[in-house]
Amino acid sequence: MTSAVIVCDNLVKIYKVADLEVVALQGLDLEVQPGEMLALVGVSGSGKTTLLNILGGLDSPSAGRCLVAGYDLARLNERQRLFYRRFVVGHVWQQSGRNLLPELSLQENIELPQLLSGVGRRERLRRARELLHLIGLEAAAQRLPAQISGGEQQRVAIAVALANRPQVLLADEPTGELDTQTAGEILQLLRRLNQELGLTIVLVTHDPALAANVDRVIAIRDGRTSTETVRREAPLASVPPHLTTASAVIALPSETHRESVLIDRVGRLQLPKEALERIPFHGRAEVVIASDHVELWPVGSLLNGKPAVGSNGSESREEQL
Ligand SMILES: Nc1ncnc2c1ncn2[C@@H]1O[C@H](COP(=O)(O)OP(=O)(O)OP(=O)(O)O)[C@@H](O)[C@H]1O
Repeated sequence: MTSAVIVCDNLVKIYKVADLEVVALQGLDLEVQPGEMLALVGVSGSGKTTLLNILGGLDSPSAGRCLVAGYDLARLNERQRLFYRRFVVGHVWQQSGRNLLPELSLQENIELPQLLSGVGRRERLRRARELLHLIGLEAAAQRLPAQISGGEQQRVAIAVALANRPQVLLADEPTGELDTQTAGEILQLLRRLNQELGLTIVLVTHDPALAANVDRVIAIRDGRTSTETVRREAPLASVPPHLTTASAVIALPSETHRESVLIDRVGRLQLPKEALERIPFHGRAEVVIASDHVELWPVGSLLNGKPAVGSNGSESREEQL
């Protein structure tokens, strides 16, 4: 039994548009541990929002498995899905207009998810005040969303998402429309919620500052998880040049972050884009399996299992002897 709060196993999502099929996720694997703060990065169209929508119960997988806090998202009936969306996950969107109702005060916005869940007035008020305090906006409780700044609106959106005490917070580009300083404040708030409440947070971002401050960054390429970057426990004084980070999406410094390529259960991996650009594989590779590592070489570059030409272009030792 895994202790992970999120498990995606060979997850597939196919959208059907008229006669066309768009494969948005093609066999994606992912595990997230309770209390982790994780960022999903990837170029436009790689499938990040699709994954977040499935995790949020807004969309269903076409195939594969997706478990969140023990809920099998491919098998929920309508009632269970509603419960899941109300109590198990919270969602924050990039556009504050999607998070908050403009005609309700900040306090009423935070009360609304509880009202829809049948929570009594006293408890709703108590929880709203608690959350307003947590986000530092107690004094603005009676204002309308239009009367506060974009950063403050995002803070309220986080409070709304947390109103029913979800186990997992999902955030799609939460700092996308904010300036650098305000984005930093949202990042600090998310970090605090993660550390103080033990909240599991999964966010989609293009913001390198945000990605640099989470526990783990997963790059999605063509609907599959391709690379994973984790923060090093202790910064290294110097990192060998051949270990420089290969992330094509958000280049986090190798002094503070360590990147790895993900290998799925059947051994498939996606090489980083840099490797494909630098080395002419042309779709195939020769594999050398050593006792403690595996090497991939372009077809034709090995002679008797050894490189025919050294990495600096010189002939190999065996050739020269
Ligand atoms: N409702 C939909 N109907 C049809 N195709 C869709 C739908 N939603 C997404 N797609 C397609 O699925 C693929 C993945 O889209 P998705 O929005 O998940 O990517 P993304 O990585 O979040 O992109 P972005 O960074 O631009 O938001 C794209 O090819 C997209 O066009």
